[in-house]
Amino acid sequence: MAIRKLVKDIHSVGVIDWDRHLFDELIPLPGGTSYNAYFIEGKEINVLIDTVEEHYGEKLLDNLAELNVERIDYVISNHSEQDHSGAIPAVLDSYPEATVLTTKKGKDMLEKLLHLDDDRVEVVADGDTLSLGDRTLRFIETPWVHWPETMSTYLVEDEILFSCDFFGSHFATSDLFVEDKDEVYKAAKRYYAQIMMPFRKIITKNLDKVEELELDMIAPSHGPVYQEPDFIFDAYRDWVDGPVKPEVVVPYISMHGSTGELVDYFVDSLMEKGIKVTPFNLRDVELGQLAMALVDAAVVVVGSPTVLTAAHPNVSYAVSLANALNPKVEYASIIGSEGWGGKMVDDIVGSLGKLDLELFDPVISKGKGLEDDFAEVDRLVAEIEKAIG
Ligand SMILES: Cc1cc2nc3c(=O)[nH]c(=O)nc-3n(C[C@H](O)[C@H](O)[C@H](O)COP(=O)(O)O)c2cc1C
Repeated sequence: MAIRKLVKDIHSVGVIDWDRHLFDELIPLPGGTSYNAYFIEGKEINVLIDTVEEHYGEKLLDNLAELNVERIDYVISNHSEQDHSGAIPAVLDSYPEATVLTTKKGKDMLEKLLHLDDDRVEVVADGDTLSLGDRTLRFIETPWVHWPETMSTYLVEDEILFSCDFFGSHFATSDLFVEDKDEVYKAAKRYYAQIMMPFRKIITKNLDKVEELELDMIAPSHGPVYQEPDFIFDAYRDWVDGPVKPEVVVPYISMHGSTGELVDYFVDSLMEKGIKVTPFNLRDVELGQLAMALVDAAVVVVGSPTVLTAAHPNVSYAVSLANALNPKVEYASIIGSEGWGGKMVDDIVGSLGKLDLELFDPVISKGKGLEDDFAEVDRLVAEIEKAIG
């Protein structure tokens, strides 16, 4: 059982998934995760805020039974994604009086994804309120964190924001509240990098909207609850809107060592200049680390040999991921090697098309790098130093 009390009559009743290490069959979760659901016992109305993955539905129902919950009037669905909505059908079966409240888009999505009956789902609009008798919930549309239908639910009297994925962290912990700030900061940054960063422009607007609220706590749907909302607000402001940092990220791979030699020289040269640089060998890197580094970096330099006229497949994958994640990065270049020719550079530049980048001339050797190639790396280092040093 993972029932934990936030404040009087409000309990966290979700499930901690200690063993989950991959999300969407794509995103590594080294610290596991949790699917947080919150039960509020009002004087007149009881609500459940979000649920859990479908296969954890029984655990959620057990938690509710353990709390002696006999009636749920409303299930509030802040986000239709299955890790939060998957157990809604099981809850509706067990609590036949319950109605789901969600946004207009949320209703449409829940009906499509979970085949919920139309008459079990009601729509709430931005600013609508629901009185629980002694407490009031206000629904706040916060779209695109990280799907189009998302909202947050604000408990007015207790000043708690139930933000679902917004401000979340994939972090399995028995701590209900943030205890180890460093750990949570890293987990929340990883979560932001992988899930939220593609939407950072609209996240700015959502931050403005929820920052106007009086807040005592933020209770997300993954990871621990924030008792110091400014801790995560400040982090989000920095990640979303803050200036890029003078850091260089170098995702690279090398089959026969030629690109590797140039990249090593490049990394050492930047270090000699006192510029922070992080190489990521794409042979076996955990891509979440790369995503996190891209949150702050001003420069990305991609290293690749030419393979079958294009970039190495691992590079193509990492570069298209970086492009989709939409980091703030401002400058880019390529270091690579080829045997006879191809379109590796065009391939990489094309894959970064979404980003608003200034490109420094690439450095491409024929086979193993020669003196001239290393001189070209010096030129690239000087350009980077001039831009960010
Ligand atoms: C499977 C394979 C495919 C390759 N295809 C190309 C190619 O299309 N065009 C080219 O110029 N070189 C091609 N090469 C040669 C490499 O790009 C070249 O050896 C380069 O120097 C390797 O860089 P590295 O030492 O960093 O792996 C290919 C090499 C391999 C192993």
